[in-house]
Amino acid sequence: MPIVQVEHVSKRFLLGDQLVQALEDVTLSIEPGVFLAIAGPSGSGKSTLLNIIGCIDTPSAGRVVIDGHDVSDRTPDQLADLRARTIGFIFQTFNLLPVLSAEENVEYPLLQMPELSKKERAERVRHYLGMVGLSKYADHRPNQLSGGQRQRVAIARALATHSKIVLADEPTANLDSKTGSSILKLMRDINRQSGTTFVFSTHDRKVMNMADRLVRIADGQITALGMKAEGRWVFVQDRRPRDEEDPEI
Ligand SMILES: Nc1ncnc2c1ncn2[C@@H]1O[C@H](COP(=O)(O)OP(=O)(O)OP(=O)(O)O)[C@@H](O)[C@H]1O
Repeated sequence: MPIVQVEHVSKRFLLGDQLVQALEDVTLSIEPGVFLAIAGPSGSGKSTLLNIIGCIDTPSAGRVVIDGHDVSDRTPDQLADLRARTIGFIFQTFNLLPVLSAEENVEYPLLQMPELSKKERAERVRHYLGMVGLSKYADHRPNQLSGGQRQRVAIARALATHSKIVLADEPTANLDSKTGSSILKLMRDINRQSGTTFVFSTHDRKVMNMADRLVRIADGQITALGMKAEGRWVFVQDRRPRDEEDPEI
């Protein structure tokens, strides 16, 4: 069963008296355990799609099923609960709380889980900070960490709740290309080891090439779905213009 099903989803925003069609009839199934990139130019609808999958925003039309739950008819409280237990978020601006240390940032979402004891929380924090290679930096606050280290804290925070899906909106956009590649590699290693589903947006070709599934989006519509087989991309539903540069990705 897919972990995410997006069925005929459209999203319209009213901007002043102008209607903006951010997504138009998007249908997509995401299988558990994939490492999937959503790629497209600025304004194509990547963030809107991630926000809808992450139940941060709701579609104007269509249906979204997350981990078997149809989220269309959920109350805001029910959505918040589903989000907290199923989905981890990573943002391009890291979104760490500046007054908290690295370990306190990772612990923060766990405070919403009353079933966890203080000891269990501490064990999880230690485990995930270790996984991202930051055990020695547990006491550092975000302004005492580099951009790459901050993003590692954000990855640990997204995983600590035992999320089934991690959604990352342009996770490498504020990092230099070497640090960005190492963050992507870390995410991919965790994906391989733990089977956590990763869905991330990017417009960087190097980053999209690290994925094993690719959703191409333009003007709010899916133009191609790619799957990597033996190191090469195989595309279905390919409606990209023939003259698009570098058509193999
Ligand atoms: N809250 C909003 N109100 C009005 N219009 C919006 C809103 N959010 C997004 N849009 C519009 O919807 C379209 C898609 O935006 P979206 O942020 O999803 O694109 P994107 O592919 O993530 O772009 P970028 O790569 O620049 O972040 C754009 O035209 C944008 O201006």
